[in-house]
Amino acid sequence: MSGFIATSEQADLKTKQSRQLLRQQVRQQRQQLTLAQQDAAAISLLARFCDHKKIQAATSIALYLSNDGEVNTQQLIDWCWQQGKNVYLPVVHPFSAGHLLFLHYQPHTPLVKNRFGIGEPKLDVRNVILPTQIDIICTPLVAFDDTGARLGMGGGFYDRTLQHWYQHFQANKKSKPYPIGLAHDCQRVTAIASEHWDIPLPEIITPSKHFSFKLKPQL
Ligand SMILES: Nc1nc2c(c(=O)[nH]1)N(C=O)[C@@H](CNc1ccc(C(=O)N[C@@H](CCC(=O)O)C(=O)O)cc1)CN2
Ligand SMILES: Nc1ncnc2c1ncn2[C@@H]1O[C@H](COP(=O)(O)OP(=O)(O)OP(=O)(O)O)[C@@H](O)[C@H]1O
Repeated sequence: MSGFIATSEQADLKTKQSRQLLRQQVRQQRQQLTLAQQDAAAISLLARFCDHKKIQAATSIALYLSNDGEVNTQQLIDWCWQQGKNVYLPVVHPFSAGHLLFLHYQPHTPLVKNRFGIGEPKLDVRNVILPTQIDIICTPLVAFDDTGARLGMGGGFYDRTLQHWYQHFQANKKSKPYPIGLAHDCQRVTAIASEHWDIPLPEIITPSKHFSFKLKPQL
């Protein structure tokens, strides 16, 4: 019995370590992209984003303000505003650890930096929306693989946000918000050691490709 516990604990530790190493490596790669590479990536991503049928049909879309070498989302936000769509940004919850709030983001919305140094709308309860009222949530990510597995910054924020969607999806029911990952091509890896709480993504857009994944039901 104790042997089994030791083995499973070792496996858990191995998974944790391999995720942490992958996180470090991919973050470093995207941070090292040149300004010219970043600009080209943002332009190509915009073209794919505007061309996406679900995004065209959406009236409310959550994006995020880019950080840490992530592909720049500002042009996507500007395009959504031009199209008359409602844009929402994540705000780190002030007291519910690991949770996000989503706030309406307009050109005049005051921004502040959160504890990670990422810009977010100043908390104002009048601007809060429930995730289930958002058509599409574009998620940041650190790494993804060819099964749609997503590795984030390590806070579990989006895994918690997308739990509701995934439960409905697994029961063959459509629900909101529909997640679409955004990433640089260099963030694609061979495989991610998944944890049981990880929510896979049905689609990921990179500057050079639109990935659609066949997610396996896990129930
Ligand atoms: N642009 C953007 N916004 C986002 C996310 C994201 O991945 N990208 N998030 C996605 O979830 C949430 C924030 N999650 C984050 C989690 C960890 C770190 C981070 O830098 N961690 C440091 C440790 C810092 C600390 O603990 O104080 C590190 O790993 O070096 C940043 C953001 C919400 N907003
Ligand atoms: N649905 C959940 N319920 C409770 N805890 C969760 C849930 N999802 C993730 N966690 C916890 O959050 C922590 C971080 O998870 P993980 O390393 O997978 O984050 P991530 O996917 O990299 O980050 P993010 O989703 O914020 O980009 C883990 O310790 C995990 O226990």
